[in-house]
Amino acid sequence: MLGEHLIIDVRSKRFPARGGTPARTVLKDLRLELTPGRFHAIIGPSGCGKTTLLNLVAGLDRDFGGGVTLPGGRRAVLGYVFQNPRLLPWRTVAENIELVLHDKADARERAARWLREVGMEEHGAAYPQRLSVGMSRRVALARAFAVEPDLLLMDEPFVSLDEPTARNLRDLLVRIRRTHAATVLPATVLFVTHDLREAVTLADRVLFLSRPPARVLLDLPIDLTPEERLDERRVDALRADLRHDHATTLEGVS
Ligand SMILES: Nc1ncnc2c1ncn2[C@@H]1O[C@H](COP(=O)(O)OP(=O)(O)OP(=O)(O)O)[C@@H](O)[C@H]1O
Repeated sequence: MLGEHLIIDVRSKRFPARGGTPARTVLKDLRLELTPGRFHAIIGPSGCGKTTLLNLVAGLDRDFGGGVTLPGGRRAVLGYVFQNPRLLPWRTVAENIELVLHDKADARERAARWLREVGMEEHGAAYPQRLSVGMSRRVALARAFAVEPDLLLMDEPFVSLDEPTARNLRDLLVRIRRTHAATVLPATVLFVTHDLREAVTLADRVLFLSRPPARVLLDLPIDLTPEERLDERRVDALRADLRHDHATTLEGVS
């Protein structure tokens, strides 16, 4: 883990007019300092600019006013889990992971280890089209962890799954964090969701964004143990408390 904070300072992110769509400012005066090694959830209404923000942090979009300071600067290793698992269909599951690893000497062993961690050890030789949607998301998680990122960006990785599958994956993520707290998961995580239950289950800090132009409305610590995060009733009780205490801020959030 690299010790410095990740600082996001977006003075303004504006998309120019295109076709019949007028220009619009999506993010404005959005400043965030992420705590090293902690799990941050970004939550906000649909279309408020969450994916746009991740793209700025990832360096995929540099056309904005302001700056992003990554922990460790250019040396920072980034992991990215997208809504779509983006597995190469002509490569096996194991090869999809090995491909992103720079140290080829231990790539095979590391891919196998992470497939085991996500319960996919028997599917390394399979091709992605043979996998269910939930299995593909497990592979995408294994691939992101296998690179041992300093900063892990996750953009609604469990969206549009049925609730039992989404729950299994959330629990898997909580368990991986617990098991690897001292090794791969001191990574700083920035996880986008529109689901408060998901945010409460996973995050140490939940940041609520406003409607566009988005800024941070609320920054709440979530102080739960891994065991409490795996307890659905405990999570639902905290979620209900937050909805009650911050009803106006949470309008438009599921
Ligand atoms: N390349 C682009 N050009 C113009 N407008 C864009 C572009 N990308 C995103 N937008 C607009 O910016 C706004 C924010 O989009 P973004 O995808 O970041 O929101 P979001 O919060 O991630 O949405 P959702 O919750 O639906 O996934 C939307 O109104 C979207 O239409």
